[in-house]
Amino acid sequence: MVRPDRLPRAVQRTLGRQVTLSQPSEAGAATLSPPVPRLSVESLWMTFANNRVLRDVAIDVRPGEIHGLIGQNGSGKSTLAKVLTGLYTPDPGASVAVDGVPLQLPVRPDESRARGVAVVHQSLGLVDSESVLENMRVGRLTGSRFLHRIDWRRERQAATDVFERLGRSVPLDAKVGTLREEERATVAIARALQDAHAGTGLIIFDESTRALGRRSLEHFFQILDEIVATGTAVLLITHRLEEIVDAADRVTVLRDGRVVESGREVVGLNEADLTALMLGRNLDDLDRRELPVIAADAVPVRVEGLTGLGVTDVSLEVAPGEVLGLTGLVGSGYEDIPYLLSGVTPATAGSVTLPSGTVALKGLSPATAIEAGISLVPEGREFSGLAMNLSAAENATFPETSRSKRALLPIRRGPESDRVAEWMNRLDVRPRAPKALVKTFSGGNQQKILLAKWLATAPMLFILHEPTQAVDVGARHTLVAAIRAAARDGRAIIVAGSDENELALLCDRILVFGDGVVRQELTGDLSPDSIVEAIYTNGSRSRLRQPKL
Ligand SMILES: Nc1ncnc2c1ncn2[C@@H]1O[C@H](COP(=O)(O)OP(=O)(O)OP(=O)(O)O)[C@@H](O)[C@H]1O
Repeated sequence: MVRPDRLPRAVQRTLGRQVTLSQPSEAGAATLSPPVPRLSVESLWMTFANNRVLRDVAIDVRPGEIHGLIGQNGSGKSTLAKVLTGLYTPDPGASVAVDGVPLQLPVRPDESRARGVAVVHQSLGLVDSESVLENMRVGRLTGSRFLHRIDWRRERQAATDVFERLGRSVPLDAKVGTLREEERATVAIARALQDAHAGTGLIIFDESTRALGRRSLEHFFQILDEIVATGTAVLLITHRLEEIVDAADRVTVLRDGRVVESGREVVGLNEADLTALMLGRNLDDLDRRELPVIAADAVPVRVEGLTGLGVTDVSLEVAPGEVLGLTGLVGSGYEDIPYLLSGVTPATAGSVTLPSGTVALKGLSPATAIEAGISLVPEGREFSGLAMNLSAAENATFPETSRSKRALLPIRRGPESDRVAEWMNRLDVRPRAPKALVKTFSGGNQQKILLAKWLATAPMLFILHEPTQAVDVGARHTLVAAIRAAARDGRAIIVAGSDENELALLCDRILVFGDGVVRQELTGDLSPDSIVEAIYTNGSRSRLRQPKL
């Protein structure tokens, strides 16, 4: 029998409504039977062809809690979310119940939604060619009773209300494909919020926070707090372990498809503890960022007078061997620079000078940029970085085989696949299956393939946008080491990012943007706190969720 004051804070919050009080005991204290879980999964196995991905998984998520689900890339987290929403059919014998009511398996998406299960999948599940409003309201449109027409005024209001609750404004008529990654994430999160049933069911967030900047993240957790206060539960899948430590009540850990830690109370755990639970070992400290190795006679890559969407007259230098960070608030311009420098977004003025010569940025095409030695690893791998229906090998060698001069030569498959195998090894891509289609790899492993694809081009100027988004803590080590090794090999590297932890690990120097221009240069001690402070001018990182007792 559990005493009420010993219950986790999430259950305490929902006492009275969720917990059945039985007859007073002799001591006069109320006794409790545990609340019916919002979600209860048992004996869940999942096999793709011969690949067993989930093994006897069980999880229960209690009313009013934020339940973290963590595990290395490929450990099965997204697969579990997809089984729960009917995208995948589990092996026979599993049971899934929401609020005590068993769901038929495979789960029918409409039934799961009717039972109050809302989800934001890792790929966000948005239709790029449709507007924000259509994406928000698809499948939820209501007709006017008399005219049998969709009442768009009401639909707009419903969508606006949810964005207001999120503290964000996203243009309702914009095509989703034109939005930045943070706005796309906001649309997907808003859509799930409008589906949630206050006081019942649960919302699953699968890596939904990966594109959110710090302020949006803090706001996101305030909203989660409001949601769980009603008794609705949240299953939070994330690689940002800070989110688990700060905000989750309990955590379940998957390793190679098995639950190795089930519903562990988070109080008292730190990020190192969670890392050890995930990996089954402690992670060696990432070597303190060594000083950049810049040859005395190294000629820096020089960008001059760059002007275009989001930035005005920006000049900067980055030396071979150096990693330069670019950051700022969303919309400050730093996130436009990768695309302007690589010809993806047209610049109106400016030039970049590389050892091979000066290239005008106005009219630069992506092919000319690659030819000149400029490579870009874009954000949002599903949309701009990888061809999901090609194999890992085809993706990884595409930039090489598509270079105009080489395109005239026959493609030599032997050396090509050796090089791919080598890169997959170096970046620890799992499974080591060059011929498998990219869409069958887990999110973090797709990120590694994307990096391998561009590292293989040995660029002079290597530009990365949010390179470690959605990778696990171990993979982040691998990617950071690979990027720093590319710098040691003499590449000039620019990393545009909003994650202060990533920037602190990777960069030798950081430029902070505001209103399309460089506002501040950070050198020396690049701690995450100093970076956040510079971005928000005297801002600081507050806890994502205040502990409640
Ligand atoms: N459609 C599919 N066909 C074949 N294998 C798949 C498919 N979807 C996932 N897998 C495999 O299932 C395993 C688990 O993948 P899953 O996406 O669930 O991992 P994850 O824990 O969410 O990883 P990440 O943190 O990288 O997103 C991986 O080995 C992946 O390659």
